Amino acid sequence: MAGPACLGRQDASGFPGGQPEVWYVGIRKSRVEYLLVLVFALKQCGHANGNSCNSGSLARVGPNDLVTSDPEVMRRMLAVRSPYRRSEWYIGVRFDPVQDNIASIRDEDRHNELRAIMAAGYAGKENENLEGTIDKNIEGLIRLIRNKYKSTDLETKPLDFGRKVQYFTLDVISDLAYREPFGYLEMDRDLHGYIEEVEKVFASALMVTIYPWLNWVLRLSILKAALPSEKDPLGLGKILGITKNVVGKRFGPDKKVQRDMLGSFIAHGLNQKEAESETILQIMAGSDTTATAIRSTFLYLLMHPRVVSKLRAEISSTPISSPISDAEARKMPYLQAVIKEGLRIFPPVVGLMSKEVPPGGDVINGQFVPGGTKIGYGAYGIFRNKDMFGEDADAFRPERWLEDTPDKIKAMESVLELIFSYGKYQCLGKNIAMMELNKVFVELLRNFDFNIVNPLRPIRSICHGIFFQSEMWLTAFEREKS
Ligand code: HEM
Repeated sequence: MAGPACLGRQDASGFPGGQPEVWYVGIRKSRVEYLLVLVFALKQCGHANGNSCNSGSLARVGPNDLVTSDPEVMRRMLAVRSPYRRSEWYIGVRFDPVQDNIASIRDEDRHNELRAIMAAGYAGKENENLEGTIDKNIEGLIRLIRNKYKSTDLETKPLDFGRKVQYFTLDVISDLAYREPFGYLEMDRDLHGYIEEVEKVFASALMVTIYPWLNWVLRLSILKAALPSEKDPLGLGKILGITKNVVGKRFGPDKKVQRDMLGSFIAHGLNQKEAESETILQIMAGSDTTATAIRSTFLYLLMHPRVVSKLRAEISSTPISSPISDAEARKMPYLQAVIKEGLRIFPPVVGLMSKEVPPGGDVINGQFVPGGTKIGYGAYGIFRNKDMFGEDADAFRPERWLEDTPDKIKAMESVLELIFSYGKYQCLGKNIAMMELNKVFVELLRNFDFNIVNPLRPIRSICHGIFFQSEMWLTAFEREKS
């Protein structure tokens, strides 16, 4: 393994570049405790069928848990016809302990059906003006920075870029989902206390991914009061309430029919309860992930003025619209290289997402792995692999995507694909996320010059499998449009 898998939390305050402090199963461990956990894990390995715990790309991290840094093993597990299944890890991905969603469901047939039902909505085929919706919210982000946080030579007005970007992704996804943007950018605050609460919810969800039996504890009626409820005035419960209300209007005798993602899901057969669950999932899956990709890539950009200069040169030498169109962005090679490098160096989703070896077992790199073993995703090992990405794989260098032979670049791209998973589990929101990324850096950089307020601690970044990032304080200075 070329790097640590995110088993629990990492406090990446030393980000980027620093070695993250590792948390195990959601409980913070001191370095001594962590060593004990490692010794225990290694001891367990020694007991396993007398075999070593390390078989090339496989590392054993728990009695029944492996992690892989091998893209081929990942593809084999995720392929459309693969006999591997989602493991119990996915029970922790339920937002309601008794209701599955597409990202948590372990019944393969139903999962396939749900993908077929929702594919058109996610692809934007039945969504009026998908690109225009993203443009409108990009304009909202630029307007917020310009009207409220523009610094000058006489006065600086720092903005927490970490939060503003999340307001942007939350507004985009709610606007696409049911044509009612939450309005975070306009109000410029965590309107429902949602962002703060989701961070806590994910910390607990991570515990359930490791100890699935906790799901049964959460089902106990005595604990129900502690779970988010649509009657809550704030937090995730408030978003549940808003979503239930919107979904409710789409069912019943006076139902409202609309050409948005929710409309598409319903037209293809989701019932009311499923539509509620999938819409909440869509908001959670589509906001933090894309916000992390934007924040991390932008931070790497700001720390690499050489790259910003080259990107700006490409922006000013290319005839582009305002905001830039998705089609125009796709034709800008350096921009595309920056986006790929940003995703590679800081993968936005690093949870184990373990899959289960089929009952007969499997042979991986010559090693027999018994049926029922869980194999997780070792994101850092995959994307920082020096054989694949070069000796400087730990560095942010977009040129690596432009300078190699076409075959080598193709091979790197096929590894990078795993950022959005692959095959039967591939992210359904990939094209939406990529459209946001294609636009946002160009629009930020053509409008403003940014500075990092505290270069010694540029961001607060907490990992619960996905990242929660804030306190990315920047100053923004107006620049002449290119
Ligand atoms: C850079 C941004 C994003 C990244 C890196 C990302 C990554 C992923 C990954 C790795 C998975 C697979 C999980 C698994 O194997 O179980 C996934 C699934 C999913 N993502 Fe994304 N995602 C992003 C943005 C989005 C957006 C914007 C949306 C919604 C509009 C979205 C909706 C989904 C859904 C619905 C699934 C479940 C697919 C299934 O189970 O079949 N994602 N995503």
